[in-house]
Amino acid sequence: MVEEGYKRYPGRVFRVPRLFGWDFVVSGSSLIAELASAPDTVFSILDASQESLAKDITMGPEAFSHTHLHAIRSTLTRNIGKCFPDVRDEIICAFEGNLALDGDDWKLVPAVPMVLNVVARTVNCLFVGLPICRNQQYLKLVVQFATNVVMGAQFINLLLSFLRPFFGRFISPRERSICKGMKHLGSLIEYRLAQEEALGPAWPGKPNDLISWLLEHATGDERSAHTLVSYILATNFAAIHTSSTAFSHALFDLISHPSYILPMREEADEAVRELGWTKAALNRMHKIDSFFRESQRMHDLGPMTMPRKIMDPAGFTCSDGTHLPFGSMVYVADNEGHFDPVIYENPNVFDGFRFSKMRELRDRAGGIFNHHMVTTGVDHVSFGHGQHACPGRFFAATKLKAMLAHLIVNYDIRVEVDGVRPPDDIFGPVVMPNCTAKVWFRKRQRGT
Ligand code: HEM
Repeated sequence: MVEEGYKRYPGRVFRVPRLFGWDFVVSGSSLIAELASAPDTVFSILDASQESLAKDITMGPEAFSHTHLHAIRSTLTRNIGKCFPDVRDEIICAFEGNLALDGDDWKLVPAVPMVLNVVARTVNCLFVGLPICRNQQYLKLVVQFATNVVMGAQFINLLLSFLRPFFGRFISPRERSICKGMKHLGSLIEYRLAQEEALGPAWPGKPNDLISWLLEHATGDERSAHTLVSYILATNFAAIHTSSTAFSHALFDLISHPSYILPMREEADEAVRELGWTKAALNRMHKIDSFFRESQRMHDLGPMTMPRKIMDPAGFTCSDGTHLPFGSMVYVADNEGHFDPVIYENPNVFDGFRFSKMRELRDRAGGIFNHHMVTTGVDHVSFGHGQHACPGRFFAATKLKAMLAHLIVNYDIRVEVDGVRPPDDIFGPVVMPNCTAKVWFRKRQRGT
């Protein structure tokens, strides 16, 4: 329906039905730029998540607050390079543990659950550190939290709005999940708070993780174990399923186009030989970067992205003259730019090195290349665009590229059925990688 909308009304706004009303969808670069640059008083992302996810009830008012976003956008991003050796160690152990290969034999492994576990361990290595990031009960909690929030919100939104704050609490997973989270993190956070109280914010031996980075920004009531656990659950909500979806799609693209394995393996081998397993080596892996960007271009989270709610009581009139009423929900048509033949040659064909080839051309012409995996634009909205573009994308890109490089350097990979990419699972407006597909793995045979 969204595809039909942007084909019938290119560069315009159109509407699609939902259960009790309509959603608006904008298409075309100038309208997308308008939405991406408008202030929160006009288009609000927080009120949109309140509307679709009952955010304040399911995740709490602190989730995605200024403190939360600031800790991710500035401190987490600044520390990616420093924390990279730990992230890399976790990637090695997580793949080893999940694949559990025996000798040199091939093994058929359900891909999505394996990727989900590796991602959850890897992100939590940065968020809460060892040994909690390997605790299976904790991992189950943070992985299921996202599903419980989405399901809980669906039920809460069926209630009349004035009943939601009271009855929503009984449906919401929030307090139950914080209570479970406190069992894993409570005493650790209390210890950190006590150390800061006694020795100041830069106490010797202070760990470099999300708990410390949140404490750097948190003030007043935010400095409690309860609120910090809530922040950590919300960060996992934003990080785990998005990253594991992106990696699973890239893995399915790789096995269905195996000719990409060798050039990416050679690129990774060479970078690592020269620079070791470092973030600097990852920055050299242009082909892997391009492969992910192409995979995201073709397989995003769904046809509608960047949800916003109209906050101005007078509504908003777009530059094409369409009036969007106060309180309505607006989205961006994701695939329009991603499959635009004016922007991308043969947009329906997977070309894993599309962006690295563009980078080479630009380099030769002495220009500045801006089609990195983390670069957002009106024609590439996998991480959103504008002031609310995903603040975790620098970490996401680093860990996803490190995971893929590790996989192709150390393992041979093969599709289950030759030439067949596992078909996506489609749930209404949400598109997910096939959750039952299996992939063959074996230890890399030297000489390949
Ligand atoms: C491949 C992985 C990821 C994808 C595809 C992704 C995608 C997105 C998208 C599409 C948005 C909405 C942007 C908008 O509406 O303009 C977003 C927002 C956000 N993401 Fe990500 N994300 C990923 C990983 C992460 C990670 C690892 C973190 C945390 C470390 C994170 C934290 C956030 C936060 C906090 C927001 C809300 C930003 C705001 O309200 O201003 N994401 N992400």
